[in-house]
Amino acid sequence: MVANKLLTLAFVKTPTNILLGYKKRGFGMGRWNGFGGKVEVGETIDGAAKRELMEESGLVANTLHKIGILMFEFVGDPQLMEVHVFTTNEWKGTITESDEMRPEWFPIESIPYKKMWTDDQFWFPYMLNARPFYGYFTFEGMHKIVYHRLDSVNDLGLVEIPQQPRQPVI
Ligand SMILES: Nc1[nH]c(=O)nc2c1ncn2[C@H]1C[C@H](O)[C@@H](COP(=O)(O)OP(=O)(O)OP(=O)(O)O)O1
Repeated sequence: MVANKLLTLAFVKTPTNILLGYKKRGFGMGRWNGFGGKVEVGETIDGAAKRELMEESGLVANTLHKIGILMFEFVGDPQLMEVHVFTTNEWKGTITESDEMRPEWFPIESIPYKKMWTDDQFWFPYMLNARPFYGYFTFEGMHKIVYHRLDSVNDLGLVEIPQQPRQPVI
């Protein structure tokens, strides 16, 4: 059994707009997404979320609210991605493009779902409405979802996080 790959994903939003970043390189390149990355050894998940947000957008979150947990399985890969999703509506600093991300504000009515990860259109409504959620998505390749479940949860601390893919890896 392989340990999950632990990642963060943070969204800065106002009642009408959301800040997304265009991923210029690495995993998810060419897609709009929130800001995030790997949790480093010795870091808390919240600490990693704040650091990644700052590194990729230039913004410092006063507080981050955990709003969701997403699991991603890629058919044939024994390692699950465990992504902790946060939002903030209180931040300071100046939006700054980084090597990895080009930030841009989008009105909530025109989020560019066609240029984002395919799973986002499922769980964004929960995130945008501040409804805590847990999701599990199985991808075949980088676009096609072959299984998914998405639940509203009362307490994210009680979510049982799977440690291995649903599909046996042959
Ligand atoms: N299916 C998916 N839907 C989504 O919305 N975000 C996803 C996703 N799969 C991964 N992510 C997010 C989680 C995380 O914020 C980011 C990937 O992390 P990283 O930026 O660390 O990856 P990289 O391979 O670019 O790493 P570095 O080279 O270390 O920067 O993409």
